[in-house]
Amino acid sequence: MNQNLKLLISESEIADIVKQLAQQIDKDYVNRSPVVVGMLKGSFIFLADLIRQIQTPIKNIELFRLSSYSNATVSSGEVKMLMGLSDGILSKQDVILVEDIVDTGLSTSMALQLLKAQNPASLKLCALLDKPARRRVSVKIDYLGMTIGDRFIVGYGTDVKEQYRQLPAIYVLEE
Ligand SMILES: O=P(O)(O)OC[C@H]1O[C@H](OP(=O)(O)OP(=O)(O)O)[C@H](O)[C@@H]1O
Ligand code: HPA
Ligand SMILES: [Mg+2]
Repeated sequence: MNQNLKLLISESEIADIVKQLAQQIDKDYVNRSPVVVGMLKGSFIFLADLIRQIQTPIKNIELFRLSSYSNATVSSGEVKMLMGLSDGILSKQDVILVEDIVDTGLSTSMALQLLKAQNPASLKLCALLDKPARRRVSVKIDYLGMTIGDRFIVGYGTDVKEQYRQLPAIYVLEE
């Protein structure tokens, strides 16, 4: 397959967005110490950068993994749990879920449901990217980096067939 990558969001633009998101979070979590939950694999680079910009003391960082895009650029519609969270770890905590991208919304809404079941004191969503064109279930994004058009993107943690996660910027995949 001949795949071309076209730059969409540069490294420095990403850094600015991440800083702004961290500032918003700092403003909202004065005197609170949130638990940050990252959705693997896609959010791992964003999560690592975001937590290093957040000044508010973070109480805990948890990771879990769902998957719906096994090998495709279109959601399978079926979200699988590949790695869960320990029972009760979010109970009574101020939780921030960190996502790389909200596309159909299926992964994020399932993730939010799973986190809510642990009875957190509060639950917010921070997403680097929002692709509203393909939304199938509505998702409220409390901290949003950027809205993008109906294009499949890769880089900065996001992949196609597990490739390109290592790219430091975000690219549109043109086939
Ligand atoms: O809104 P949706 O249509 O559900 O798509 C968004 C989700 O899809 C991707 O994960 P993926 O299932 O590809 O797993 P990955 O993070 O391991 O790449 C991405 O990282 C989001 O978690
Ligand atoms: O545009 C995308 N790129 C990579 N992974 C994704 N998962 C949902 N949408 C995307
Ligand atoms: Mg993926």
